[in-house]
Amino acid sequence: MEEMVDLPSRLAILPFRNKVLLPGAIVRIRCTSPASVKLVEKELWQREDKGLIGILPVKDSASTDVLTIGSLLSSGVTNDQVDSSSKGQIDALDTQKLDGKSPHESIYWHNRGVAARALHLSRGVEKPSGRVTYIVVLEGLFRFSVEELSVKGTYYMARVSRLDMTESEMVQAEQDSELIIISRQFKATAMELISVLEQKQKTVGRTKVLLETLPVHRLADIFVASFEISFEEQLSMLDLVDLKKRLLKATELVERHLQSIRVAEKITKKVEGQLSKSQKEFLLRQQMRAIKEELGDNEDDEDDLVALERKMQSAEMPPNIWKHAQRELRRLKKMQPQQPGYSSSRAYLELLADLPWQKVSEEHDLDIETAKERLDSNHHGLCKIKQRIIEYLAVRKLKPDAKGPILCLVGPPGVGKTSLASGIAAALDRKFVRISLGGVKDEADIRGHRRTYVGSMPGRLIDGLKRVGVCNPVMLIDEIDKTGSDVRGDPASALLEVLDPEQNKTFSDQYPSTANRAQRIPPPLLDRMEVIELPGYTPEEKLKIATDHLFPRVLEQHGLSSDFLKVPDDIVKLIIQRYTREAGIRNLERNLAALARAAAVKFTEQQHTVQHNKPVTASLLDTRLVDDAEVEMEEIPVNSYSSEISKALQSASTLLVDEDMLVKVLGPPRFDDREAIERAVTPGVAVGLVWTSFGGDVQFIEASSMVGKGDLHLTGQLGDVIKESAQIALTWVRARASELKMENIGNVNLLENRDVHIHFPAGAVPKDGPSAGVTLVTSLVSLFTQRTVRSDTTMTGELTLRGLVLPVGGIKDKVLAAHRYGIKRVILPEKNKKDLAEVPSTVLCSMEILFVKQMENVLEHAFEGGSPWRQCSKL
Ligand SMILES: Nc1ncnc2c1ncn2[C@@H]1O[C@H](COP(=O)(O)OP(=O)(O)OP(=O)(O)O)[C@@H](O)[C@H]1O
Repeated sequence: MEEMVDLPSRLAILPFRNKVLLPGAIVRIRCTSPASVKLVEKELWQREDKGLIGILPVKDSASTDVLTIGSLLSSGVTNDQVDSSSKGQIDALDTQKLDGKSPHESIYWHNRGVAARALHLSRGVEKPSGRVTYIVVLEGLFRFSVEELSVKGTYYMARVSRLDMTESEMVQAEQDSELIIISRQFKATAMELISVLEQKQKTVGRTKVLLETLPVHRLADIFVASFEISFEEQLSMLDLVDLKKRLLKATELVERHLQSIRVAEKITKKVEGQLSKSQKEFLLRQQMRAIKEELGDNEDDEDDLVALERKMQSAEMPPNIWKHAQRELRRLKKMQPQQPGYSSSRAYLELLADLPWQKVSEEHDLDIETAKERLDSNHHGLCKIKQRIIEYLAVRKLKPDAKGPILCLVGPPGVGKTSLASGIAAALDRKFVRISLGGVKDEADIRGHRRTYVGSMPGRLIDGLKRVGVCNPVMLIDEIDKTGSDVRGDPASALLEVLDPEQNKTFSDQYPSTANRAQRIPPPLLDRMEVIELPGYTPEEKLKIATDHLFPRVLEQHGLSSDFLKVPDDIVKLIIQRYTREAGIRNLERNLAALARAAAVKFTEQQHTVQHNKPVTASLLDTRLVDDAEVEMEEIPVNSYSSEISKALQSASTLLVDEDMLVKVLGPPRFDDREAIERAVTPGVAVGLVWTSFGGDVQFIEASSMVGKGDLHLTGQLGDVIKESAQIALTWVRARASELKMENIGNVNLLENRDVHIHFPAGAVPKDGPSAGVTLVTSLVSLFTQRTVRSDTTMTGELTLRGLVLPVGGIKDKVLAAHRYGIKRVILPEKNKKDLAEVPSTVLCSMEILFVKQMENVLEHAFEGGSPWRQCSKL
């Protein structure tokens, strides 16, 4: 305590550069310069009474209020809190002479200092130079002013006088009421600072104790010394001898420090709030990584990559792919998981590792006979395609490395294209994968996206290969005619590349594809494929397929057996005639499934009755049947019930489906043969045969006319070709009418003043193609002559302006469609005669086929009693 220590009149002076030691503060210094080492040695180390030394600030910038005693002599203190830049200056000072003239006019000594005592001293000898150094812990005691500065050997001595009051003077001064208020205010501010600091650091506890125990006159200095303030402020604190002023200044400084802490806190919070999500994520990940490192648990990512590498190795990629994959993996290893390209790069490598580069479906020795049997057992008819498959198998047997063909199965829905393709796979003992291209408009769906694209995915073909897990599957590219093209590229051209046998030979080798309409497939693509048409089935074929294939399958799916549910052939025929009018057999299968479901319900109810011996008041089946005229398409989960149902069936009698049950389950018949008769009763209606995406179909063409300017209006889903046909038909009718001098029939002027409206009902089905030409003319002639067309007659054929009837396609499908509608007479272009060879004789026998060359011949056959033209011209 300073009051115990008297201030000698002379003190050895240790200069502090740009730093102040305030009373009560403790500082640790390292002395290395000869002057300071000498001072410490003489004044502190060698003295037993542990004397005092004076700490005097020196300043290296001009400031009038602090420079009082002229120039210096030498200094030599390095302070561990003095920055290194000032060290060079101190060394320079060492070389100066104490002659009153300083070459460094900017160095000034302060005239007030603080007497200090050494709390701890340690001496060291530097090797190998042997230089002696001291580390001294000094405590500031009280202020003094310098009266005179002189040199003692290599260091300075000063004559000094005490400035601070003694302890007893202080106790007296503290009675002053103004001082009491000031010191209270200071303590309050200091306390506030402590509590703020307390939230940040736990070590403020000691300061708190000081605040409570130390006399107030010492607190001011100690507090100010404990936080960073400018040198100027330190000097002003040193200069304030008056206790009140000092306390006020200290209060101001503490207050300012408090404010600066608060502002800093506010800014930190604001900045934290502004950290973007990704920055936060980054920080959190860094922290997580650090934590994992601490736990020795940071090998997850690496483990993952090691696993990936192992997987890649076992994928047995071809050398060029392997090289590429290795390069990619090296790149991945250098990336951070949160880096943008990381996940896409990783997904790409995963895909490469997942692809079946070498895995194949094991092929057994090909036995043509067995393959034939397998094909026959799954599919009825379809001889052409089955024959083609057998041919392929035979070639393959002779030349195993023969290139696989690309077969394109074209036909209406439900004729068995997809199931046949899977049949090919079964016959070949290969795995089967189906890729549907319906609605694909983006080239990337075929080729795959660029890897750098966010959310990039492999193309559908590659994805299919990954799914199937072997590199030689039978791959079905379904609905190849349903791809479109837009700004995202042309999937067809990408497919072309894949399907070109020259380019794809290193790839999978079997590609059946399916389409409903070959016309919709771009010609270059079609050119690469071998098209096999699957026309619709005749009712006889349908019956056979239903009894041999569909019904047994349906029974099995519903847990039933043929002993319990029987559908006689007549009933199947009725289903075909009255409930389906399709080229394929999908609806037939659905209807059979509906019967099976109804039977299943009936039998479970019977069993219920038997078990509980309770009469079932309202049969579930009956309620269902009465309300439900429409066939329900939902699947009943059969597996869980199948055994129960089978047991029930054992005690039940066979359910024979009859017409009544048919109506109950499937509702009233949806189609009947009278449709054509009923619809063709008005003049202007003709029945034509057209081709739609559902195969051949019967179309009712309705024409009507009204006062106008001779314009043609067309409605129905019509393509450009059919629109042209309509225009040709109208032109031909008008031309012929004027030739026959029949411009005016009644009040109707055929050439002018009448607009004609032709409508193709069954609106939602898109129609195109020229085959409606002759039908359009027939409907127009019927309209203008007001004669009805024979309702038992239908026709097809393209028309020229001269009235020639040209052949059209899809004759088999069209004749079958007429047959489905129960139409007995069909007018066909003569040149289509040869196409009838494809139509089963059973169908042909039940129909009258009339061949024509000229439009007039059509009219002769289409109207009862011959062409109305003839009658008109006779008039
Ligand atoms: N000749 C046939 N013999 C046995 N079953 C057949 C025959 N033709 C079709 N089927 C059956 O008819 C159902 C429908 O066939 P599939 O799904 O193969 O038709 P698709 O021609 O591919 O139709 P889409 O063009 O709508 O894809 C299948 O259950 C199939 O087994």
